[in-house]
Amino acid sequence: DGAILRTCLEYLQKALQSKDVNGFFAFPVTDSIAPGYSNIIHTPMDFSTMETKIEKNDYRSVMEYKKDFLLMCTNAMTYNRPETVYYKEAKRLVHIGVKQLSKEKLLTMKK
Ligand SMILES: NC(=O)c1ccc2nc(N)sc2c1
Repeated sequence: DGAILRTCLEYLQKALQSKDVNGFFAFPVTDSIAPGYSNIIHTPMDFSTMETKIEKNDYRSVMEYKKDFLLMCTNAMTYNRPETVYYKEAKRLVHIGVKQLSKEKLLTMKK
């Protein structure tokens, strides 16, 4: 009934979003704060969208959730220049996320 997966994803989302201390990834990026964003990024993703997908049971696995998480981070590393805080935080989130969502780590959690 998806309740177990949903609980897992809510736990992972909380752990990952807590690392986004500046809230750069909390909500969809608008063209007003990021000029030309929608011309450069064609598949936007952010934590609030992921939260909605969790609640709607849109994710069928943790790996599907991880895909959206990495999309969110890579979007930021595509649009923003490497010297920006946005790029730097995205890069940091990728490392945290990959570790947090690694198969090994998830297996240890399952036991
Ligand atoms: N997630 C992002 O790529 C992002 C977030 C916030 C933000 N604010 C700006 N002035 S550019 C920008 C980019």
